[in-house]
Amino acid sequence: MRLPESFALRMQDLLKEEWRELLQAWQGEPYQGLRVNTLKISAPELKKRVSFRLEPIPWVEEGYYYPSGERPAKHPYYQAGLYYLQEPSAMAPVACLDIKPGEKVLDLCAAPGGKSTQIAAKLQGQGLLVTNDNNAERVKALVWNMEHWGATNAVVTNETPERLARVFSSYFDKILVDAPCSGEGMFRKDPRAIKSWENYSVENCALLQKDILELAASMLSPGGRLLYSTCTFSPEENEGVIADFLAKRPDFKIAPLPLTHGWAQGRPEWVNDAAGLVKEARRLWPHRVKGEGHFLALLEKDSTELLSKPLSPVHYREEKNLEPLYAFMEENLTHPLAGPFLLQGQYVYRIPQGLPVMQGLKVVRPGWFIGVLKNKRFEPSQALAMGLYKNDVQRTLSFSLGDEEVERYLKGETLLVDGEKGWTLVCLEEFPLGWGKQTGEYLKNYYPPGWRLLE
Ligand SMILES: C[S@@+](CC[C@H](N)C(=O)[O-])C[C@H]1O[C@@H](n2cnc3c(N)ncnc32)[C@H](O)[C@@H]1O
Repeated sequence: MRLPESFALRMQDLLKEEWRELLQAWQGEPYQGLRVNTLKISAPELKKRVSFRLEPIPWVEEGYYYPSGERPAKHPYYQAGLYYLQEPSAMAPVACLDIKPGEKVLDLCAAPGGKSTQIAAKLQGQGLLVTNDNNAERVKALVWNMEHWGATNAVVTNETPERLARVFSSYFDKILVDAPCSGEGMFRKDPRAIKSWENYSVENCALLQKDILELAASMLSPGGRLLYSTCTFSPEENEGVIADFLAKRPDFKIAPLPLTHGWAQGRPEWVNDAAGLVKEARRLWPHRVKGEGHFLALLEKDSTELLSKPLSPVHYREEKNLEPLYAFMEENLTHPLAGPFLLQGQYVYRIPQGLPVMQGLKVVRPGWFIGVLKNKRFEPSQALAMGLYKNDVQRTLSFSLGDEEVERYLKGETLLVDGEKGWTLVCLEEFPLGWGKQTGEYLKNYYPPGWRLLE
């Protein structure tokens, strides 16, 4: 690994004798992590079912290391959305935010969605997740990951923090700011990070981070908690941003985070934080933990601030046009989904309970995308299949791990199986993969082209 010279000199100066340890740690292979989708399966149950070795990541109950020779993205359980592949230290921020089912959570810089999938699992389908990224291209991956994960209460937006803050004043119980950063923690894992570090200055990143954090803070409800994280080491983007924020916002305090698992304290002396407040932040160093490194700071807003006027929820009208959806649910589900439903053009969504009006915002998914109205018929979406459980659907077709039909289905092939006519949920064991339509003699494949395995 050829480090940028100015980075190496700077870190050597800051870390002193520890710099050697960091260089030494970087000689090894990057650690690979997998986080279990607890919307679908418990972590111990998944561990039992896979053939490769999983070793617990100490700071995330549902996170494991897997050996570098394994390819879990090629396993059909991955297609079934049973886990997300994520760098182990990147699992720490959400673990520190202590999210409870029913809370209103914002993930402000969310694409491609690793941490949002973790938040969705913590919410267990209750409450609201607004997951946002300002980059329209990256939002596509965010949408895919949320749908693949089976999130049913997520709203995906493609907005700037300024515009979001105009709508969501003092609204969220928890906010994650996983800030865009100079990415020094990615140097080993992704050599392109070195190139992009040379193009983005640490100072510019810090200015952007300060703006984003300030706007995020205005969206937090009184008593709410905000987790600021980066995957970089520079003091300016970490302790510097937090010290600057705390100096400007006496209504916030920094909350302590665990000092276990090899996590280290923040370094006030690197940013002239005389009060030493940023000590309560945490640094995950590659020479202290099995991970690429992260910075974490947990901020808590005073509970004395007056709540701003509550946002009015989206008004739900029973839509006549939705009759095909009701007919579909009657014919194919074991119990109808509870609304509210929203029809936008042909697209039908189930919106999270109490969702506020998001006037003027670029909303890419106003909720769970459940299907399309076509010629007065309802066609279920892939996202519906991924968010349902096998016992929610009347006709199902289950394959075992190793059945060749699994791969054929995932490649988009028609399956020669007979069965009762109608929409059928195709599953791997008890986990939905997608839809098929049974004709009586064969199953027409509705696995979406963009999701299919290539030859
Ligand atoms: C570190 S990445 C987020 C990774 C993500 N949290 C995950 O776990 O998959 C930072 C993201 O911030 C986005 N971003 C950059 N500037 C932003 C801004 N002003 N507002 C919101 N998002 C921004 C980038 O597009 C990028 O996707």
